[in-house]
Amino acid sequence: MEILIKNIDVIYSANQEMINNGYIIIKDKLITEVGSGYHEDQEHNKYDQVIDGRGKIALPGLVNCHTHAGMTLLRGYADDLPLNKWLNDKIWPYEAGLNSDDIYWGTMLAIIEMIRTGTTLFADMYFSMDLVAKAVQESGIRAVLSTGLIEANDGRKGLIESLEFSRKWMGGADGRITTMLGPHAPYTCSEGYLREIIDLSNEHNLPVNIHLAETKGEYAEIEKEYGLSPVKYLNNIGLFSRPVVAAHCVYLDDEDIDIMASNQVGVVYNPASNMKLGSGIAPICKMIDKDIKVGIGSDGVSSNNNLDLIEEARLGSYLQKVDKLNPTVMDVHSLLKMLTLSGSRVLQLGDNLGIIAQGNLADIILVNISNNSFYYPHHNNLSNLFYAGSGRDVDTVIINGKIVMNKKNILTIDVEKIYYEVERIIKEK
Ligand SMILES: CSC[C@H]1O[C@@H](n2cnc3c(O)ncnc32)[C@H](O)[C@@H]1O
Ligand SMILES: [Zn+2]
Repeated sequence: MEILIKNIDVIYSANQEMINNGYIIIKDKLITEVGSGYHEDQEHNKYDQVIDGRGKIALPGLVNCHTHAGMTLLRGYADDLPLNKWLNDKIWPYEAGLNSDDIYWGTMLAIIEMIRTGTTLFADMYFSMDLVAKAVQESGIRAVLSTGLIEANDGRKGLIESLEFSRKWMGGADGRITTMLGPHAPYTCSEGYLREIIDLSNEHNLPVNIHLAETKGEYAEIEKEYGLSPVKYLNNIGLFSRPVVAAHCVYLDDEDIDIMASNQVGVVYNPASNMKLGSGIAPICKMIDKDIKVGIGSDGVSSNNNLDLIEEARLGSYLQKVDKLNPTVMDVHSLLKMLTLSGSRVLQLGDNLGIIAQGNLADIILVNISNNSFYYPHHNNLSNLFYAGSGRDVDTVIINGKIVMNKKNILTIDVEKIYYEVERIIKEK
């Protein structure tokens, strides 16, 4: 399968290097050529597909480093509550009534929304992950999947099943799926349970995905129980000897940040969820200054309430600017990097994604900047995208070298069927 995208403006690197009116050639899963100007093969019939990029910009696909896709089923179900009350009184009781079929359809709904808004890779922690993997396989999206483990619910059996899942799906869906272990949080998994997970992570070479230092309440609980901050406690038990994806990281002192910087911890900034649940403001600028890898996540849609990463990045940028009383922090270049290359690095997928460059995996999105008021005038289309536009301006999505959305039509999913099934599930609850 060979695809040519011609007449396209390419924002191809994390430094926003730009090609005007260039071309991209994709062969099978890979980008084989990126260039400027006219390509001599442009008019030849050798391509299976030719996309005219006029009026569009090409960017690397966006990376959502932390979500719970199936939680689309809980959109609007529980709003305006703090994390503890939200989880204990509303979310966990509702989730207890969800079966794997429900999670499949909820995940499909999330995938529709992600593809529509330019996400090509997402990291998911939830239940019934075999069905989540099936949704990923069918839809053509890329994902890093982990079974969320809450010790009181899942116990030993959960550990074993989660390991089986991780081993079964590592490299699955034509290489689009990788896996991690997913202890939910330090307050839902005991020290002994976490130590078992660290051992499994070592033995089976699996990274760990965890919620960390999200609220003041969590900080106080862990400090009371272990006499340490959540980060120092996890460091003491050896978690950071493993590659870790840590979501939230709101409550960190300078020592915590130094510990994270000197280990392989990737941090996920979830600004909408942190604001909506009233959790706090993560010290993202300090972490970036210390060279910690930071990506962006939406968290589940019940605390967001959508999966649009462009909106997420805008919120995250404005939150840091007002927190620091400094408008220069988190500019559009750093937002692009966090949503692409840094996201890929946080998820342990390295530099083969996140840059439109020869030899990289072909995850590319095209955004409409023509006949779209948010992009006029064209002083700076990256600024227009992040500060004026939204993920809804995405027109075309290519993942692993396959066109998954063309002119806003998702080619891999029967969208109407998903809406129907989601409505049915909610009516039956
Ligand atoms: C065990 S699967 C994942 C589990 O996490 C819950 N969840 C969703 N958002 C958050 C959050 O911000 N902090 C902690 N836990 C969260 C989700 O509902 C699932 O039960
Ligand atoms: Zn979460």
